[in-house]
Amino acid sequence: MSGPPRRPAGARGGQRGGPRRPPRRAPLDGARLTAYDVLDGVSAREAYANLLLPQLLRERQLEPRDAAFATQLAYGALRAQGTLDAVLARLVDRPLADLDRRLLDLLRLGAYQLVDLRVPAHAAVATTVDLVRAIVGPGASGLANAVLRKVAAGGDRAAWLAQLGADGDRRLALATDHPEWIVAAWREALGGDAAGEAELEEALLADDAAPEVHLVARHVDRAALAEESGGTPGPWSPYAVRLGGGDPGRLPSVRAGRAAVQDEGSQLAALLLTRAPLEGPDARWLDVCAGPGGKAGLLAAVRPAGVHLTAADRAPHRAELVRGALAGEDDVEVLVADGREPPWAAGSFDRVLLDAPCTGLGALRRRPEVRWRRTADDVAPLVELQTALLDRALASVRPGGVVAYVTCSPHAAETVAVADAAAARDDVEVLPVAPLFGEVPGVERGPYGQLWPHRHGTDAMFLALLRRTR
Ligand SMILES: C[S@@+](CC[C@H](N)C(=O)[O-])C[C@H]1O[C@@H](n2cnc3c(N)ncnc32)[C@H](O)[C@@H]1O
Repeated sequence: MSGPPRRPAGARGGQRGGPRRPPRRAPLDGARLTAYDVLDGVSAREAYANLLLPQLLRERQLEPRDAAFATQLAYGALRAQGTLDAVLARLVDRPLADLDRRLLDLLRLGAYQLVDLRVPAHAAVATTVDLVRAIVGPGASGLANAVLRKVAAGGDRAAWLAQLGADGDRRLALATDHPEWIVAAWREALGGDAAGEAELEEALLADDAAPEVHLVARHVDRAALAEESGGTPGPWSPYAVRLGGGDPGRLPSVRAGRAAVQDEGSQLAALLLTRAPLEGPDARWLDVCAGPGGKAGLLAAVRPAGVHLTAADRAPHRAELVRGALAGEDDVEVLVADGREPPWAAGSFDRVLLDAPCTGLGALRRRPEVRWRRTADDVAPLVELQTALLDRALASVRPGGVVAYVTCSPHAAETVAVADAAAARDDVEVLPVAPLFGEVPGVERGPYGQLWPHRHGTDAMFLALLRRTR
């Protein structure tokens, strides 16, 4: 995967001065090859594009312009996979699943340039066919050439959508690059009414925009962090700074651990726990699912003096990351523990954050491939896990204590339904979230809270607050 751009086999071979030296070929296009390697990592090894791409860009040291193009290509082609496959399926004479996986990824990459970027046909087709020849083999280049020429002849996205002739949710899914089950889930999460319907396309399209980088000022003054980073204070969290661009890893405050990269919605999720009204003692806090430690880091930084923070995660390597995030903090402990069978006694804590494992559908902006990797079948097993974790989290707080239940997803099954089921217990009451975030418009989702990329410029975090009454 690493190293300089490979060349087509024909460009490498040939003995010096030998009689059958093949013709010279131009080196492969570094940006396109890098984008392909990201698609290949995602489809062959379930890699995460947002981790693999920066690694490849670092290793290959592409010019900034090429790096930007590689990013646009990789993220765009991954996001648009559903639409691109619908186009390709029209033009390939066999099921796409029967194609060589590498060829399919390359066809997607070429089709994306034609349909969405309007790269001139000769450039998009020739560079893709070069890649097909080098990576899949010469035998596949004819098919790639023929198919991509037809993609180009079909016009841009609007023209292709018209030709695909979809309507209803299928049209919305193709136009916004989502699978239909997510379109339906967003509709439900937006209320399923006329107002929600009017907002639906905007909400879906917001998943396709590149997110800003958000910083959290943990142990540095926010104004100073904004000045250091050239960013602007975030509109909602008093600790947030939003950046237009640049590499936050280079900032002295980030390097020293005084600040970190954290979505502003995640900051609000951690702050929800701190803002919950509480009577009686307030000295023992727990973050049940803490890895890699983003919210635990903010909780540790903003807790009042005398509060002890316990942070747990089932996965040892995630707990290790939490240790890193909490380095230098006093009065914290990190445990490797399964929140369903915790080592701590019932009623040990005053406040508990349960940032539950979930589908992650609220962060589609950052993880373009997740919308195609996840399926509707993933939801039920997660709901079972979330329900068990919430049950134990409620047992872990003392009577009168509070549990903040949070997911990075707006899907109703893993948000409202899980919280409602817990709230139906006769020893649990729901505390309304919106009054605790009076400065954040449009956060109300019944008694719960919901952030959205299109409304708040954050990930789509769900926020619920439950109190144990006895
Ligand atoms: C959404 S992530 C938490 C993100 C974290 N709160 C942050 O802000 O950085 C969910 C975490 O739950 C952990 N997890 C999954 N099942 C668990 C369980 N049964 N008990 C404890 N942790 C669990 C996962 O390892 C993962 O690190």
